Amino acid sequence: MKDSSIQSFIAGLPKTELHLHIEGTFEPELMFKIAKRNNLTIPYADVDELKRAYSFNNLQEFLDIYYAGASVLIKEEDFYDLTWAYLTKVHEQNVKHVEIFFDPQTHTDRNIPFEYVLNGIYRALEDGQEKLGISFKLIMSFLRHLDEASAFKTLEQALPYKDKIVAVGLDSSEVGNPPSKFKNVFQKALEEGFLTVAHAGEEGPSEYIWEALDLLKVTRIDHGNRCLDDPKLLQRLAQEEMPLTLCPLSNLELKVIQDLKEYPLLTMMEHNLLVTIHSDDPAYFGGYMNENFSGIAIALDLSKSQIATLAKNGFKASWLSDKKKQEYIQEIDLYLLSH
Ligand SMILES: Nc1ncnc2[nH]cnc12
Ligand SMILES: [Zn+2]
Repeated sequence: MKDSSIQSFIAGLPKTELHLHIEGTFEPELMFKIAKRNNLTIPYADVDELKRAYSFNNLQEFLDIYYAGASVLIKEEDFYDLTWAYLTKVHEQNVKHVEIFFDPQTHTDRNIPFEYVLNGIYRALEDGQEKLGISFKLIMSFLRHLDEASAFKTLEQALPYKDKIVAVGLDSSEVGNPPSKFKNVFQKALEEGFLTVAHAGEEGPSEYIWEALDLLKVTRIDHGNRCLDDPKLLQRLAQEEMPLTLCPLSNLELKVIQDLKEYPLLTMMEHNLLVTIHSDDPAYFGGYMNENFSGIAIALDLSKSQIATLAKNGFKASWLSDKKKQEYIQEIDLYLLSH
């Protein structure tokens, strides 16, 4: 199939984003604008110079720049503007539903009130639902390079907002910070009624995926690439229909893989894994949902039916109601028949 026809097929396909760090959507132009209005300087002369710094050899090199970029977010309106910019962008890409991460400790550790972060993001999500028709769920991530005591403090801050935050997640530097380090705070979050997800097997070993399943009781694994090292784990993930929220351009930019052509997506699909496609940190990795879908579809020469399956998997793996899931799955089936 011609690249242009794959791209236009993907553009019109209803999609859902389940692995997206809102601080990872911070485009350089907006970063300079917000830094200026907060009288803060960015240690780069201009947008182009900043973009040139976006070349990474591993996750940590990215995280260092990602946290530095987030440090210009100060006021509630900054978090609103960041989120609204993301929603308008993905509205153009036919994204119907988003379940996104935010990293409160990145901001509260800079003495930004938790409420500024939450209210700014949430107000934009509500506006996105009302004005753009994009439904949403919000996930609060614990930073795994910090200790569990800090995660407990963050969970405490979230308790009054259970109506706004549906789940907790685990992100940041993976190797050396196994899920087991956070089993108590996840246990408490589960008791408080939160769902749980976790980054596991991005750079960390497949043991981290086992721990996320058994100790954090996750309903999804974020990334999960290293599951392929462990046949027993593959079997379990398939049996349990445990979603893996894959991010091809992220894995490419962070050198988890060297070329999209070697992305093990087809192997995962052959093992009947419930794999989904997402953008992780699109401002840093060069693409949103459509670019992730078309990048992997072109590299692996996927058929329209395989692309449609990936989009349907996203809705299946979401926390939408069964009725809404079915509606989107039928919409995709009809779209496939007519394109
Ligand atoms: N890909 C990623 N892995 C871990 N932590 C992150 N925070 C933002 N993006 C991340
Ligand atoms: Zn991520």
